[in-house]
Amino acid sequence: MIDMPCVIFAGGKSSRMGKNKALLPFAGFNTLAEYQYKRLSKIFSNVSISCKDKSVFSFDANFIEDKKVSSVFAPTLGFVTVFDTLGTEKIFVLSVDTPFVSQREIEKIILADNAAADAVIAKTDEGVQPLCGIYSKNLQAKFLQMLHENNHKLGYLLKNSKTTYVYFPDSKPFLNMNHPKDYQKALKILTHY
Ligand SMILES: Nc1nc2c(ncn2[C@@H]2O[C@H](COP(=O)(O)OP(=O)(O)OP(=O)(O)O)[C@@H](O)[C@H]2O)c(=O)[nH]1
Ligand SMILES: [Mg+2]
Repeated sequence: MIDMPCVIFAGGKSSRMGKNKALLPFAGFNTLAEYQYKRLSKIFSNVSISCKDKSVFSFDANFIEDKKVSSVFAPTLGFVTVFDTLGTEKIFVLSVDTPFVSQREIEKIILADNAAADAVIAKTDEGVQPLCGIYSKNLQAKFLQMLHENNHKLGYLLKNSKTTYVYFPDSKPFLNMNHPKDYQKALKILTHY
C-alpha cells in the first residue's frame, strides 16, 4: 500500500458532460466516484474525495468539501481545502473522470517523486495531465494566490514551479471523460477488459 494520501477530485460542474460525471454508473458500481474510491483504496491506505457537497454521494468515504468562501468551480479551491484539511506534505491527486489510470502508472509517478520537486506530474504526447500526480503543500501559497487572482490554470502553475514530469508513451490510460462520447468510449473499453 502507498502511504501518501490519495485525493480524488470530483467537485466540478461537468458542464460538457451535461450531468454530474462523478455520479455516472461505472463498471458495476452505482457511480464512477464509488468505483474510483474502491479501486484506489486497494492501492493507497488513505483515500479522500474532494467535492462540493458530499450529500450527492450515497456511499461512505472520506469526503472533503470545498470551503464555502468562494463560488469558484476549479480544482484550485479543492487543493486549498485539501491541504488545509489533511495537513500532509504531499498528496497524490487523480481526477474522478480518469478510471483507467492503473497501479502501474501510479507507481511510476510515485517512484519519480523526489525531494527537489513540488509536483510530479504525468505527461503524454497529448500533453500534461495536471490531475494525475503528486502535489506538495509547498504550493499552497501559489494556490491561494491563484484563487485570489481568479487564475485557475494548473498548467501555468506547474510551468512556474519545481515540477518533475513523468512521460508515458501510451496515452490510453489517461482517457478523460469530458463529453458524453468519452463516457461511451470508456464503457466500450470496459467490455473488452
Ligand atoms: N473539488 C473540486 N473539484 C473540481 C472543481 N472543479 C473541477 N473539479 C474536478 O477537477 C477535475 C477536472 O475538471 P474537468 O475535467 O474540467 O471537470 P469539470 O470541471 O467537472 O467539467 P467541465 O465543467 O466540463 O469543465 C474533475 O474531476 C472535476 O470534478 C471544484 O471546484 N472543486
Ligand atoms: Mg472543468
